[in-house]
Amino acid sequence: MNNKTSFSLIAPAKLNLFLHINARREDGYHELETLFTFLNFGDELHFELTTDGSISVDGDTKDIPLNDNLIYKAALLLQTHCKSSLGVKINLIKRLPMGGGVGGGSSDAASTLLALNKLWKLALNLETLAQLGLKLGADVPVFIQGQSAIAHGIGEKLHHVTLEQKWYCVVHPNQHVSTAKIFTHPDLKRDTPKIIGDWKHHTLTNDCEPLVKKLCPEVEKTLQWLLKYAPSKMTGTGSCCFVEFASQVQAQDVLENLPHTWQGFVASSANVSPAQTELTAIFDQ
Ligand SMILES: C[C@@](CO)(OP(=O)(O)O)[C@H](O)COP(=O)(O)OP(=O)(O)OC[C@H]1O[C@@H](n2ccc(N)nc2=O)[C@H](O)[C@@H]1O
Ligand SMILES: Nc1ncnc2c1ncn2[C@@H]1O[C@H](COP(=O)(O)OP(=O)(O)O)[C@@H](O)[C@H]1O
Repeated sequence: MNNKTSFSLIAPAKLNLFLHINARREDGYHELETLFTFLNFGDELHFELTTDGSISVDGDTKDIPLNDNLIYKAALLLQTHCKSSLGVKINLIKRLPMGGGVGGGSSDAASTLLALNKLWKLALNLETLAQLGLKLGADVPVFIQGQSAIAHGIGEKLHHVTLEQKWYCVVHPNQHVSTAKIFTHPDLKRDTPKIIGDWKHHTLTNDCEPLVKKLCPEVEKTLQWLLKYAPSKMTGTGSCCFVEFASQVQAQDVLENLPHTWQGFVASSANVSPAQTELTAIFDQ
């Protein structure tokens, strides 16, 4: 049994390689089909056990009130669910743009649940953690399950897939896009038919892209600029856009030529979430 009382864990980014919206449900949530892959790049969280039950979050969290911070919400949810008397000091190094469609907040929440399950020796299985995570956001379960997947339902029904490893240059056009704003907009395309048969034989798009391009000309500019290098796509509800390559050198070349007004990063994809890989290395080896 590993008795670690402090350790660091990545909260990786995700990309939606396609995102189809099939319908709007009565409760306002949308039925969708989306392909998730993980990236070897993300936020970094440091956890330190406290025995007095206190939960604190420090570091790059100044813009987010504590009670709204998904890291704090995840820790509190787990502590309450398990009636644990233990606490934790969490420090965040933020690398993922907020409201960028790379899932930073959801990934922070998922890595917190995964880490505290170990730190507090709760021994909950991934299914239970994913169910808890869903209370925090539709994207949290995929980060808990930690395998590239096609998601159905509101994003919580996962069908694991194995993808070829690729390199991505991800560009943030310095715009914050609110997921809620896109999903409540009357012009959002919500009627893409469900995929029948093998998804690889279908035209795969991001249904949020036309609306976000209209609302946010900088996103349109970014997608156009990236087209010089490869077919460009937006992830999630934006605002980050990406291009895919077989090699790191090609992705790095795009990053080096990026206009100074935008930020970006290069990362390879991973079929298993780097959070799961790190957690196994810390606790099971
Ligand atoms: C659509 C995706 C694709 O990955 O967008 P990004 O947020 O990553 O850009 C996600 O599933 C988002 O997941 P997440 O960001 O966890 O969503 P939530 O916090 O649960 O919901 C944010 C807002 O989006 C709406 N929402 C979310 C998911 C969904 N299937 N249908 C929705 O209508 C909700 O009504 C809510 O107002
Ligand atoms: N730890 C966190 N990191 C990022 N965003 C957070 C966090 N906690 C709460 N949020 C809120 O969640 C919103 C969406 O965040 P994020 O997951 O980064 O975007 P997206 O879902 O577009 O990838 C942010 O605008 C912020 O208000």
